[in-house]
Amino acid sequence: MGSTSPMPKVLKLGNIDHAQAAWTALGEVAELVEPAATDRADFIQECKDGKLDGVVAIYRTIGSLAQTGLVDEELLKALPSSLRYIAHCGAGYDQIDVHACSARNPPVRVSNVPTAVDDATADVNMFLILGALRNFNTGMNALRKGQWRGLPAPPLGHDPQGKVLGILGMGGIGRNLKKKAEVFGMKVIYHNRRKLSDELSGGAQYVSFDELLSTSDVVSLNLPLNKNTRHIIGKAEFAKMKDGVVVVNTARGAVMDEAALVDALNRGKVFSAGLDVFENEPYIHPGLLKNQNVILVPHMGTWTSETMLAMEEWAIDNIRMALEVGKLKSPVPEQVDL
Ligand SMILES: O=CC(=O)O
Repeated sequence: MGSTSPMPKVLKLGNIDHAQAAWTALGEVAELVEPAATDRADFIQECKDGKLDGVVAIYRTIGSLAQTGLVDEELLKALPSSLRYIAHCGAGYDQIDVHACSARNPPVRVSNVPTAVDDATADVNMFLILGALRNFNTGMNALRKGQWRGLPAPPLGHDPQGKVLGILGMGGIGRNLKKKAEVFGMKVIYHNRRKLSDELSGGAQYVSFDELLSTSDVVSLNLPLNKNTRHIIGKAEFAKMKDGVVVVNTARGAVMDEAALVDALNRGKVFSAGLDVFENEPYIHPGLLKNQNVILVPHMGTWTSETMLAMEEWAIDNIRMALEVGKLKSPVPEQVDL
């Protein structure tokens, strides 16, 4: 009689809120398990006690940070030696130390969710650009206080038509934003680690980092957070920008020095800002809360049922492909050659 090999174990960290059908279907090829722990200390203990032994792949959400903390060296040391893949359900994977994952023997391969997030995030990005250019926050807040446009009324805003939009980070979201901004009449320039082909950039002009800072009417941050990009925009960079520049961020709060932004806003160097992300979420710098020229969105870039479903399905697809063909569908760029 032939023996049947046990199904690989897949650990779920965080919730599946939309793609239950895909998750259930994954259960036909894998044993789906969840930790009992609800905080990092207990989770590490659970791993050390061998309760998660045999786990080959992890599905994780951004919210699972509360359950396990960062996927750093300490956590990787505790995670079962059987672990080969982590499928992150998000575009930004700054919660995962990819370098430490690559250094494990054998390596832990990591995937994120590109593409599926692009439209929804670029939509919020465009909303923030328009909202910040028009300084809608002031009037909208005044209206809720029964003061119509406010006392005094806010200064007149600015039209996007003819303004230079500088996109810092021309990945999927940056490229999607470029198309949307052009519909509003903006002229798009960009800076990126590498200049893109004309086909990918859609003809947007590639400029140096400093040129982007000094010539943009609106600076949009669309780059991932990592050790090279933390506080890439700070005091010195604001000094290089045009007076009255508009700054928007849908990437990660820590790519910008928030205190320096508050200072630049208070001095009027920055006319207005549109932020979907913050340095220490959910904490918001009081200087941002106080400043009426800032439009604040509590990290809702992908907060739509269609996009959340697509993201969860994409992350689950990564696990399915890893189990079935031994390769992730969308490995993170740092590991494409691993
Ligand atoms: O912030 C959201 C994401 O990284 O997907």
